[in-house]
Amino acid sequence: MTEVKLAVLGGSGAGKSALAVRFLTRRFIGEYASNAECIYTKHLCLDGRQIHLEIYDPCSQPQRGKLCLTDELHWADGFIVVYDISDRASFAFAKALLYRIRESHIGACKKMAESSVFLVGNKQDLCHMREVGWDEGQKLAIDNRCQFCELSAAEHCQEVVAMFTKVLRAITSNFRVKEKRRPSGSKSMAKLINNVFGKRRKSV
Ligand SMILES: Nc1nc2c(ncn2[C@@H]2O[C@H](COP(=O)(O)OP(=O)(O)OP(=O)(O)O)[C@@H](O)[C@H]2O)c(=O)[nH]1
Repeated sequence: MTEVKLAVLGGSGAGKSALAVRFLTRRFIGEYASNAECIYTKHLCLDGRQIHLEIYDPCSQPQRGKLCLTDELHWADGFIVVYDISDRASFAFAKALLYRIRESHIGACKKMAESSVFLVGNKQDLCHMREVGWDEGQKLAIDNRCQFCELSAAEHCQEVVAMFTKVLRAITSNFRVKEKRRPSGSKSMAKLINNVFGKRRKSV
């Protein structure tokens, strides 16, 4: 069983919970409690490999008053950074998040770290209220060497599943590279740090 930890980050109301729940249940639920962070867990099979997935969905970052991501950056194997295409402030927040993630990966194998970060422009169904162009999202992704797509958690079930699947594939293929490099039995610092943090868990 491979353990994968994925953090879904983004500004308040960007659609983090909607995306996670859409992937896990294939359903879109209109409203979610936004005052609590949680970790969803799910077992799934990807390319014949059994995966125990944990998805971290934080409460709204701005309410914390600062961009303090130290725990998340250590905990996660990969990141989905979400913004709302109809909200420019959420795009600026996504930009700051990507910068923090990139900063934290300095020293790690660059190519491996980059492939497990996905920038997502959510709420594509609201394109009549668009404040952030597709090309701006694409450019931000290129600048940060991460994957990019626009979609709608509300309307695009297949696209959401495909996006999560791509991130999971990138993460598991990074694991395979790391397994080859690292002597067996050694534990990563991230795993050790993870044992210290107790986050609320939900099974879906
Ligand atoms: N039109 C539209 N609304 C969406 C979409 N995704 C999410 N929403 C709505 O946007 C609002 C915020 O969605 P959440 O999933 O709670 O966003 P969040 O990023 O988890 O929000 P916080 O927990 O407050 O940080 C809710 O009213 C959702 O129904 C989408 O693709 N299209």
